[in-house]
Amino acid sequence: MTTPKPPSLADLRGEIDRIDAAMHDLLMERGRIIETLIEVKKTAETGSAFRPAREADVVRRLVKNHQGLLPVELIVQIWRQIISTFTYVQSPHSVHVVMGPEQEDARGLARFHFGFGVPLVKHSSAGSVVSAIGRERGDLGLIGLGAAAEPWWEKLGHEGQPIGMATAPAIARAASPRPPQALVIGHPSIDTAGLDTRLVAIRLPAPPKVSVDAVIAHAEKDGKHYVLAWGPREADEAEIARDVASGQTVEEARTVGYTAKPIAA
Ligand SMILES: C=C(O[C@@H]1C=C(C(=O)O)C=C[C@H]1O)C(=O)O
Repeated sequence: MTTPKPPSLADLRGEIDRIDAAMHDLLMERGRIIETLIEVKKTAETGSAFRPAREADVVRRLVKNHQGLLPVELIVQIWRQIISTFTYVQSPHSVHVVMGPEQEDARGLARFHFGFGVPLVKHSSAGSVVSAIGRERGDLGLIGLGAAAEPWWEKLGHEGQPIGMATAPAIARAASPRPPQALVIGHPSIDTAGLDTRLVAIRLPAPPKVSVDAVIAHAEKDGKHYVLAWGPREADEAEIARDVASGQTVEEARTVGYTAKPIAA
């Protein structure tokens, strides 16, 4: 009996070529579906093709099925690139980002989340990004979370103003969910049905308990304390604020958007 000969390098490269061609064919086929979807979806009515709940579902399913030596972050990165570019071709738009010496990671995060097919517009403050999205209803904004110089999220959710609709990165690899690094904001006419998490702007007379998982951004201004918090969509604002306030009176708690819970791999 002869032992089977191991495949040659040329054989293996032939297999890789076959797979690459099949992947390319499938991407082109996805593109043809999008061409038909443009007509069905009537994007022109809202001015944006961005559907954050659908995007989160697509990525969550891929992460769930992923196996093998390829890091799952790469799968997320590839699909974020594909999805963002297919969103862009349906309805061209820009992503407004705060970029300065203190936000050196902002460009990398924006490219990880939106890919390279979407133009970035640089801003020097979060307030300026919020104003830009209020004017340009098809555009999206990306603003860093955590300790903030100003409570920019207080501007969200008012008549005609943007709301939160996603967080970035889409995947947080950690044992417990880490706070997301940035919030994606968009025009309130964009469909946010199906997003499972509520974003709440909270105003307090004294410092909040910032260590709780519900706090994703916080700032102090003129002696008042401001928090951007998140919790289950089915919970009301007061319930989400209660965790953060740790016993003090909540002066205001207002819903300023929704998001999908980041995927924890
Ligand atoms: C294709 C769609 O449009 C956009 C692109 C998506 C994609 O490429 O999978 C998903 C959601 C939308 O942001 C859609 O609405 O299904």
